[in-house]
Amino acid sequence: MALVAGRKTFAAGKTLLLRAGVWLGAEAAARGGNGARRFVSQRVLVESDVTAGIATIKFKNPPVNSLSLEFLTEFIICLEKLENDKTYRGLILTSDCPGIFSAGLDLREMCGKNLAHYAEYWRAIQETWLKLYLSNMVLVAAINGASPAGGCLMALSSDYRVLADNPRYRIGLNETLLGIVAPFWFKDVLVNTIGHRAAEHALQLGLLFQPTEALQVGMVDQVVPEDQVQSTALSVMTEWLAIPDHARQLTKSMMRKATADNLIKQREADIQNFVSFVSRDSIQKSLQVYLEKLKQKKH
Ligand SMILES: CCCCC/C=C\C/C=C\C/C=C/C(=O)SCCNC(=O)CCNC(=O)[C@H](O)C(C)(C)COP(=O)(O)OP(=O)(O)OC[C@H]1O[C@@H](n2cnc3c(N)ncnc32)[C@H](O)[C@@H]1OP(=O)(O)O
Repeated sequence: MALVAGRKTFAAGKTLLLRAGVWLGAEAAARGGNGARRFVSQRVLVESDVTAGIATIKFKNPPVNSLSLEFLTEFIICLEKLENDKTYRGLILTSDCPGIFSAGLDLREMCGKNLAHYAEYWRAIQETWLKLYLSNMVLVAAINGASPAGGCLMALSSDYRVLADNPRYRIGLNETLLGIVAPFWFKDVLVNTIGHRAAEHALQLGLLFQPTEALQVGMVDQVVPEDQVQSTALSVMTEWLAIPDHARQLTKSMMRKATADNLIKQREADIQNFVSFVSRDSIQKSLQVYLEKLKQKKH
């Protein structure tokens, strides 16, 4: 299996170092006779059905699929590979960690680090979102676990969301509960999905919705028994793939471009905002207290 280390070029001419060993070459991955392929990387599993043109990305960053810089680096590379390979028209996002879709941003990347690290981290978060939100592929989120904050954003950036019917799997932008503020583009995506009034309510209170509430407010499109999440995602995907690509892609772009452009035109300012916000003593303290509470929950 090939081991590749290199540099990943991000927008605005910036680079993010691809840490040695994070990407184990897809080219060397198993290729079945039935059109199934499996890419192997450490934190992101990619399974694909070449005949159907559908790939599935499974987040595999235990214990909670937090969006660490290493995870994001691998994820962006996988997305790019799939996006550039015209075999794939549809992508299902799901989790390999039982009970957790994604715990959102990795709080350890936002605590006790230097300013350059915060900037690098935020650029990777922006890049991930832009790639997801503007993907030419049909994206279906098969949400098989809890999905707070950044995890919710990943789901909201898909074209369709199927959530497992388990009251423990709550989804929403809960940033205010951590004493932080959802960035404007998180807010924009939420407004686009559930409307202004519901988004204002949810954002101010940091609401995490149980499946039936999430369905009611329009945050997800379907709630199904846990063992039917993947099969439902697949049948939704088949429906969406029946639409001619060019027409669907242009329509998607027409609906999403303004929201994405809003970030693209002020990426650097957004990074500076994040860096100065997160490095404040008061914010560092809030994040540390929150992390400590998470740790103590077990004892
Ligand atoms: C005005 C200018 C504004 C500019 C913008 C500025 C700032 C905003 C920036 C960003 C927006 C932020 C977005 C985010 O995504 S913040 C992250 C929010 N996430 C959460 O609140 C989730 C927290 N986690 C949980 O609720 C639970 O862990 C869970 C996901 C429901 C799972 O519960 P479970 O009981 O299964 O696991 P544990 O709680 O025991 O956790 C296991 C282990 O993981 C650690 N952990 C959990 N979540 C995170 C995380 N997000 N980052 C890092 N680590 C996490 C937890 O501490 C445990 O660790 P341990 O060492 O004790 O094993």
